[in-house]
Amino acid sequence: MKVGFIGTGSMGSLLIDAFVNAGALTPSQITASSRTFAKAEKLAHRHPGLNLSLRNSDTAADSDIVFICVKPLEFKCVIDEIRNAVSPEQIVVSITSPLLIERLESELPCKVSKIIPSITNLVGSGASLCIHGSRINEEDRYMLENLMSAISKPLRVPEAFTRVASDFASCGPAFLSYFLEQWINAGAEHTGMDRQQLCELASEMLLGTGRLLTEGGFTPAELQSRVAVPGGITAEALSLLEMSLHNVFHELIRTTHDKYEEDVRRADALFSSEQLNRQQY
Ligand SMILES: NC(=O)C1=CN([C@@H]2O[C@H](COP(=O)(O)OP(=O)(O)OC[C@H]3O[C@@H](n4cnc5c(N)ncnc54)[C@H](O)[C@@H]3O)[C@@H](O)[C@H]2O)C=CC1
Ligand SMILES: O=C(O)[C@@H]1CCC=N1
Repeated sequence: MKVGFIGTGSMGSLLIDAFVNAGALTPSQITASSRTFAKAEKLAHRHPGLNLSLRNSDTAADSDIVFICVKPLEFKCVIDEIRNAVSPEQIVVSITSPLLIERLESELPCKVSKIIPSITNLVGSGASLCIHGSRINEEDRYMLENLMSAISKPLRVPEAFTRVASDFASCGPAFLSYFLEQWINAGAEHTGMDRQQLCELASEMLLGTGRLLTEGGFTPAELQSRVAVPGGITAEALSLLEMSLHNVFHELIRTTHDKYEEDVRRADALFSSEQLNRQQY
């Protein structure tokens, strides 16, 4: 199996590192191209044998599966470059959510999936969200999800829930890290305890909490009631959080969804305006 990566920024290179480090792909199975060629060269240096190509169309033509790892508004350029290089048996995977399956299938003659990774996949952890297009068959699904299972837990989600699922799976590490950073800073400022030590404590706590939720059979509500002794310190602090943060989470979901809708509209408009021009002339 040959796998291509178009765009080797943060996520493109993370996926290549993760697949190679997990032994799921050898460097010689991979071809990469990027607008900034130096980024792809760095990857080839890290993984000797990795193939580089100057043109996205060559990356696409040489691969059974092509991961497109660019930002939503950069997608149209890439699609234009690879449209004539892919054939019906190949699979193009978008790692960004605002490009809709319907749009991708109407622009490309090949099979199409969206697979939204997470920074947690770098350490073989966290989910990857799989939304398969109508041309993907059972064998393709197995191949894609088997590949993703080397670095993550692949979960199928309906396209309509991509955003909220991605809020947790992909944006979540940033949200939780923000919460921890603020908390660590406050702890250090109030008490004088070393930030580094607090960060170590917080990280171990987060890992343990994740394991209790995934392996220990706890729900978030059960964990709270088990830790918060009635009349104790945790209960007092949980009341404060309840009062201060209650609405924040509704606002958070609204914010990510509003931005998503805007990105869907802007990415789609790039294709639609050209379609309109083609029809007019
Ligand atoms: N950062 C994250 O944790 C996650 C990001 N994503 C998605 O991944 C996508 C990429 O995000 P990042 O890697 O963080 O962005 P990034 O900006 O680090 O990487 C994008 C790369 O694409 C390259 N590029 C742009 N246009 C190109 C073209 N025409 N041909 C070849 N290469 C081109 C750029 O040079 C850049 O290196 C985004 O759409 C984002 O939604 C998805 C899940 C998680
Ligand atoms: O911030 C972003 O747009 C991407 C989508 C999921 C995680 N990062």
